[in-house]
Amino acid sequence: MVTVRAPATSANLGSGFDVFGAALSRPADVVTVERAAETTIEVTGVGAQYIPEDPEKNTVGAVVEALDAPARIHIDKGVRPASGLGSSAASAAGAAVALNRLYDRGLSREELVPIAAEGEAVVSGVAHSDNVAPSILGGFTVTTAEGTRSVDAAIPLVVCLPDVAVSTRDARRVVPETASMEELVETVGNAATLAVGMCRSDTDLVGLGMDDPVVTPERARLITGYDDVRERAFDAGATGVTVSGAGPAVIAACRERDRRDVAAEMLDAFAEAGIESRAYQTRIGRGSTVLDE
Ligand SMILES: Nc1ncnc2c1ncn2[C@@H]1O[C@H](COP(=O)(O)OP(=O)(O)O)[C@@H](O)[C@H]1O
Ligand SMILES: N[C@@H](CCOP(=O)(O)O)C(=O)O
Repeated sequence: MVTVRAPATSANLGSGFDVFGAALSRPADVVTVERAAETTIEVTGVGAQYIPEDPEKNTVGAVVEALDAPARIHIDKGVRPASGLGSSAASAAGAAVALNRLYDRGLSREELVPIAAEGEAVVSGVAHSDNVAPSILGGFTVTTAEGTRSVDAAIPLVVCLPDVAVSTRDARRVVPETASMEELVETVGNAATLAVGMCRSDTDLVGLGMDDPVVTPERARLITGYDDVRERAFDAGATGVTVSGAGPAVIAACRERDRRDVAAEMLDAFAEAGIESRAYQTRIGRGSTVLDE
């Protein structure tokens, strides 16, 4: 038996659509696997009632197939589904790390990234790796067709999750098909600024680089209260604010000393828009961790 804690993640970080990702120190899923002749999946925890246990429909089932590793699997969800916090990815990442260990497949963490991403194709139609990469490797990750690079970064974060669901599949439908040269230049500049900020653990640069003129404005329209939440977070000291993944969670980078105020303002702003929400005071954290074997 192997048990793995796989963290929530925030993909895109504004300027890095389908490329950037960051592991969050909390929340997390806990995935336990045991050898079995046939695969079964049991799901408990946050939002478990919305998650299919059929291996064909659960992200974990695709990982079992890819690793040829049938197992009895228990997923204890700490990451709410349809959150923008890589819920579907956390389970897939945890299963990939756990099954690799259980069956002694000997794959490196980098090699497990495309395998876990197969699970994302099951739910969103696209095997995007920007959530599974940080959930497996930890830190800030850059994923391209050539592979994944990661760096550790000490960046305090607030993630505010409103009590509404946005599926990644739906939120991908609003992504524009084209961008102008001006938008491209702005996006490259912001993405590069963010990457430099991560390498230096510089919260100001990371925040500055989170702006995105192409995808985020379209996604923000799907989140009631977004503009006020963003503005209030900045007023409380956030250095950057954007949609987390496909939403509805909103992520803010800030200094440690401002984190509590930023969280309080974001919660208040959602409440004023008539939406209950939950704020996680978190930071960029480690990847999947083996808890027990
Ligand atoms: N192990 C899993 N954990 C979470 N969601 C899952 C899992 N397997 C399948 N799903 C489905 O994936 C969808 C949520 O994924 P997605 O829309 O990408 O949201 P998120 O941003 O939270 O990952 C839901 O429809 C859920 O039922
Ligand atoms: N790059 C993807 C990321 C989706 O993240 P999720 O946490 O919302 O699943 C996208 O923006 O569609």
